[in-house]
Amino acid sequence: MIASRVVTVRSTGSPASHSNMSEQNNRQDVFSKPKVELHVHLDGAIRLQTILDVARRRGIPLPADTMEELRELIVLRKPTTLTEFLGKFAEYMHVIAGDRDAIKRIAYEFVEDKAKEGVIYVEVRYSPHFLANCDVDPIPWNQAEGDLSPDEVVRLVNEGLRQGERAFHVKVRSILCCMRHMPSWSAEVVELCKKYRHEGVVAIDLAGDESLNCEAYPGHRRAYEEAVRCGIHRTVHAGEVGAACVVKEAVEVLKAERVGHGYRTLEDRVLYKKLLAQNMHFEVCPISSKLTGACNADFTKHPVVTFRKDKANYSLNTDDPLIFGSTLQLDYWMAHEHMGFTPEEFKRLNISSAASCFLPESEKNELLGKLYKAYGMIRSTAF
Ligand SMILES: O=c1[nH]cnc2c1ncn2[C@@H]1O[C@H](CO)[C@@H](O)[C@H]1O
Repeated sequence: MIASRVVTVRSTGSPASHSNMSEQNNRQDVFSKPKVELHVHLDGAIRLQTILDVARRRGIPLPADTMEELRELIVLRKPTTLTEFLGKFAEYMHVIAGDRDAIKRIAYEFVEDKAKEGVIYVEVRYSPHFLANCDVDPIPWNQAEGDLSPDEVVRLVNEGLRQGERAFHVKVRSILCCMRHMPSWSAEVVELCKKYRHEGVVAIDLAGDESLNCEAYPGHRRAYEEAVRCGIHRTVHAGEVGAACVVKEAVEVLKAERVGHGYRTLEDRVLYKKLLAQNMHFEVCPISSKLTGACNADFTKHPVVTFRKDKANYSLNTDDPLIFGSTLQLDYWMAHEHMGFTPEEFKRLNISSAASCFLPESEKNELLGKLYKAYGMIRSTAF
């Protein structure tokens, strides 16, 4: 059941990070209807308590003993840079990576958290290599070599998500990430997408620091070519902090069907017009874009305001709620409070999100039908 009453929005992270205290007390769930989320990182959506529990169980020392101390360490309070933001993962990934129970647990808990946010369909992404401790070079997060491969990571996440789906009645699919700085992993990422396409993996992504290099390495390009060849769906982080040329490459070379963030597309009017005409989907993450320094901290100047004006195809997403101390309701609240988003626009963008999701057509239609019904809208059908 989706709660239909107005409830106060509680952020999991720093209470003062996004606005002043009076705003905080007035935050409400501005759109308590079923939602679709297309851009959220599993490893950026872990519960603080889970990191503490797993660290204790595994005897891994952390510089924090309590939730408050850990929050202090992990949650961003002020806008920073994408590079610095990405450094936050190093505070806790060594706790979860390489541990079978922890990986299943974060996947399961993720679904529960989404259910509480009123999400009925979510596509969650992660790098299988970042959670492994064998058959991965280099072994990430200074872990000792173990026996958990990227392939088994995908199976464990699939299991946790499936159990979560059954327990919390949320439909969940996953996207496997290539990492910008690790082109040597990408061939295996696309192979894993192919191998697990019937077990919930729907697409490939390219994440990481696009400010380091503008052009995708050949390893990524080959992986995306293989994805196209095999009918694996494609999204790419582009134009978040990288220039419009990164978006152009994502769409024209990597054949991305959706763009992760894509804010800087607006700097190339020709490209923007072309993408509008193609109905390209932009996976917008408002709070993220402020705290990574991708966008002006003044939300009234946010690119999504232009996207809305132009009736572009976009979604609203959390990206990494652990690190941003946020929830999906908080992103909606920001859009409502600081950018004037109305319930009608929220309905419209969720319908665009569902129409741009990576489910097969019949399941996509079923999802759209659920939204139309929940929003009290009549679905127009082609004659
Ligand atoms: O906003 C983002 N931009 C680019 N990369 C990101 C962002 N959020 C997370 N990741 C990267 O994606 C990896 C797999 O989930 C994360 O470990 C992080 O390095």
